[in-house]
Amino acid sequence: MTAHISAEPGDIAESVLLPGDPLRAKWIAETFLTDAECYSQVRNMFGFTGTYKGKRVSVQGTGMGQPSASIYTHELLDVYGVKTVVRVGSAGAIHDDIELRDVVAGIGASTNSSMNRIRFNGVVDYAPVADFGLLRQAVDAAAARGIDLHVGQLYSSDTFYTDAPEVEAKLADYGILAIEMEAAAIYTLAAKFKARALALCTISDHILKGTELPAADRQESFSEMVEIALDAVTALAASGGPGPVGPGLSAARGHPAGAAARTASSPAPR
Ligand SMILES: O=P(O)(O)O[C@H]1O[C@H](CO)[C@@H](O)[C@H]1O
Ligand SMILES: O=c1cc[nH]c(=O)[nH]1
Repeated sequence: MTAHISAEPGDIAESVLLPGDPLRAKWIAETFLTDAECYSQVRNMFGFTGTYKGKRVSVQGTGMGQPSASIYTHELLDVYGVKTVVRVGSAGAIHDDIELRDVVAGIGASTNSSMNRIRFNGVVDYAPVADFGLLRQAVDAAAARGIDLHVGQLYSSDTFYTDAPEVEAKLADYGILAIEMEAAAIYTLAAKFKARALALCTISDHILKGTELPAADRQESFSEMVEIALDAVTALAASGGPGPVGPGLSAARGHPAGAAARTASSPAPR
């Protein structure tokens, strides 16, 4: 039991879906998981564990914004032994080729949050990125279902209502696909705890086109995204994961000898 999750050790699966909305967590558990049981209702931030295609999976609400999402992600990774997290969120599109209800996978997440500036003593602009192996499973899962998954950068903003639309316009010019509020923190914490993370978002608002879905749809209609997430985590588990290091990660992280050689004889390129 932690300050914010009332589960006992073992109640939570190694793979966890993370919607911001706790009622989306309930809908996912009731709609997609078999024998789902609620393990926590602290602050009404529901968490459930059940099975999907025979594999244990949990789903935990995170609330809105990086401080709230960081609390749940930290406790899951640090205390409950969670190895894989997939955010299943909503987002606002800032790209002309993306439509309402499309699904975006965040290969990375830029942010205006101060959380990583605080974490790295104000001297590093850390680049939070998705786990490559998990992203690859999501891309394959979407293709197998005939879903057009957009892969690109998200922007994790500390504001939902911005006073600086020109910043969002510039981010669009620099290739950001959509705006949400949690992915950067989740990616950073997964790196810290040697876990895998991916953020999938369904487009609920189109910021350029001025269109939006009703609130009820954000809570209970994002089936394609949830199915991609569940297929990805179960495929990863079946392929030998979840593990701390994804395929394609650097020699320095995957092979200690490589890291030592680089340190001893040739400084890392800057
Ligand atoms: O629908 P969720 O997952 O909460 O995600 C998005 O919706 C909330 C804002 O309405 C923020 O949390 C944002 O990231
Ligand atoms: O525009 C949007 C839609 C969902 N979530 C956000 O953070 N922004």
